[in-house]
Amino acid sequence: MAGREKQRGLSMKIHDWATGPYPARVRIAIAEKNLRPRVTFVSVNLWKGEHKKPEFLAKNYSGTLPVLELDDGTFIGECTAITEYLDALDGAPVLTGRTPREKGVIHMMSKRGELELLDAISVYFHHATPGLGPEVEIYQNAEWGLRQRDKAVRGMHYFNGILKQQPFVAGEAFSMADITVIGGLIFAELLKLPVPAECEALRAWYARMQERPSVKNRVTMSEPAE
Ligand SMILES: N[C@@H](CCC(=O)N[C@@H](CS(=O)(=O)O)C(=O)NCC(=O)O)C(=O)O
Repeated sequence: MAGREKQRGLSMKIHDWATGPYPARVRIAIAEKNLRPRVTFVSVNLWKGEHKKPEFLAKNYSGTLPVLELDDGTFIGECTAITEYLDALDGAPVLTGRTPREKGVIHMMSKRGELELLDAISVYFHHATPGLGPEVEIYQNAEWGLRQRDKAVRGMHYFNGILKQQPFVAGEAFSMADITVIGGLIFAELLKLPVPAECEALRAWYARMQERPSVKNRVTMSEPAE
C-alpha cells in the first residue's frame, strides 16, 4: 500500500468550502506540492449547516472542514494531519520538515499559529459575530469571542517578533507553519480585523507570502465556490 500511495496517480477528494480560511491551508499545500491534478474538491455548504448533518459527521466527527477522502475510503480531518499526509506523498517542496529538528520546530510553530492566531480568530467569528448564522451557531458567548479576538491580536505581535528575526515562521524556509499563519491572516482579513500597523515584519512577510502562486491564485470570495 505504501508504494501505491506514493504513486502520483492516486486520486484524492477534499471536502471543503472553497473560500474558507482553514480550507485555504490545505489548498495552498496542494498547490505548493503540485498535487492539484490528483484532487477533486467536493463543496460542503457551511452556511446551510451541511457540515453538521449526520452524513458529514460520519466523515468527520468534529464537523469541520476540510476533510481528505482517500480512494480506500479513509477520511482524514484536521488541516495539520492532511498537510502531513500530502507532504509525505511526494518530494519538493518539503512543508513539514526534513530532519527531526525541523519537523519538531515546524509542528510547534504551526500549532502555535493555530492556538495563538487562527483558532482564536475562529472563536471570535463564531462567538462575537453572527458567524455562520443562528442555525449553526447554537451557542454563543460574545465575551469569550472578544477575549479570543484580543488573544489573536497578541498573537499577531508574537509572530511579528518572530518574523523580525527570521524570514519564515519556522526558520529559514517556507513550511506548513507559514501556511497556518497565512490562514490566520486570511481569516482576519475576512473579518476586517486589521494587523496592527506596528507589526511591520508580519505585514511585510504576509505581502511576500501573497506573491507565492499558491496563495495569489487561490480561490477567493470574488469567485464562485467550486
Ligand atoms: N481544527 C480544525 C478546524 C477546522 C475548521 O474550523 N474549519 C472551518 C472551515 S472555515 O470556516 O475555515 O471555512 C469550519 O468547519 N467551520 C465550521 C464550524 O466550525 O461550524 C482543522 O484544523 O482542520
